[in-house]
Amino acid sequence: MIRDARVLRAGFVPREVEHRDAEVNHLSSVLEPITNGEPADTAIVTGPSGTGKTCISQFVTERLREEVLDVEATYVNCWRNYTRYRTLYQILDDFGETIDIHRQSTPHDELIDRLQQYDGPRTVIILDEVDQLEDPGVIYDLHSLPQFAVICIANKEEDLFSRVDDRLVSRLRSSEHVRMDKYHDEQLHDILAARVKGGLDQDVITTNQLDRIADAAAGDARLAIGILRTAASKADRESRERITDDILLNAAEDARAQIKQKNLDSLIPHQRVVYDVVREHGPLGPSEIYDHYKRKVDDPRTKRTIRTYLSKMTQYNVLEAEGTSRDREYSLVDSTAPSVTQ
Ligand SMILES: Nc1ncnc2c1ncn2[C@@H]1O[C@H](COP(=O)(O)OP(=O)(O)OP(=O)(O)O)[C@@H](O)[C@H]1O
Repeated sequence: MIRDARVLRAGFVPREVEHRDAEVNHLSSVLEPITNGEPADTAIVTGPSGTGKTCISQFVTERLREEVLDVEATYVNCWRNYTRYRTLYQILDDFGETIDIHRQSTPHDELIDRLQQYDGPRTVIILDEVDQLEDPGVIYDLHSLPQFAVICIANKEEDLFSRVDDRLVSRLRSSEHVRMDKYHDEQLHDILAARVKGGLDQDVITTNQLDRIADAAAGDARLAIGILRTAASKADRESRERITDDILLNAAEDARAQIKQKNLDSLIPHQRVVYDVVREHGPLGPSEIYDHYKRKVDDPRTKRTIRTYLSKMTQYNVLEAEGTSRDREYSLVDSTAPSVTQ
């Protein structure tokens, strides 16, 4: 059943990407100057979850590294490394420049100095989930260092811009912006078909079944691949020769639950408090959520930050938002979302 399990993993970067030629070309052209040893513009890549932001950014930087000897790439997930310090540390660590840095006592300026003095190859720095940074000033730090090209990945431009100061907003507004929309069903079908070809035995799934997975995934390639993975591994465990419709029926729900659990596990402590407030008292509007949240923590973040957390958690299907932007209420997601139809 499964020939190459890597191909079905969420973080897999394929040798060819489907239906993103314009975005690949756009991003490549933004980074192009770095191949001639010149500074490149910062690129901002935005779009809903599962639209290929990370995959396309990694694909483009990999291709660049194949073409040019003196270019490297480094990747930081800013959700996991959500402080300015952690992000800078992570980059330096990838460069092998952290041996004598003491996380507790080395000042932040020292990390910037190190990056400034870094004389390795020109490097593309991918800052994924950049809207999760507590202090987005790190974008400014990197923006001003010409030996690095920066790709900032976020779900929504507004969430990123609402939290940075005017100086950075004006810089970022003049940056190149690559937008990714949700995939159409036919596009998801092609993404799935490529994974099937690379990872599964022949004839284990029909074209019609792939169409139904694409339909249930509603434009989200992460979910589509997750459903395929869940179904294939169940069929494999049960030693079936094919993925049956019965297996597919539960696969969407299982894949969604797995992704949701992973997103829940990724919440940083303050987001977790916000989530718990909604779990205990929801549905609630942002102001009520903020009041509850403030009572629960010693060092509350600003109301604006909490709004971006709510937006993020909604994008990642941990919370559900209903109502207009003026009158919005948040609750936990309803787990009875669409499944793969028979
Ligand atoms: N155009 C594409 N061609 C092939 N595979 C793709 C394409 N777009 C996305 N994928 C695959 O779909 C999955 C999700 O993509 P990716 O992680 O890049 O989405 P994202 O927009 O960064 O999502 P999130 O905001 O949730 O991090 C990955 O396994 C990726 O390899």
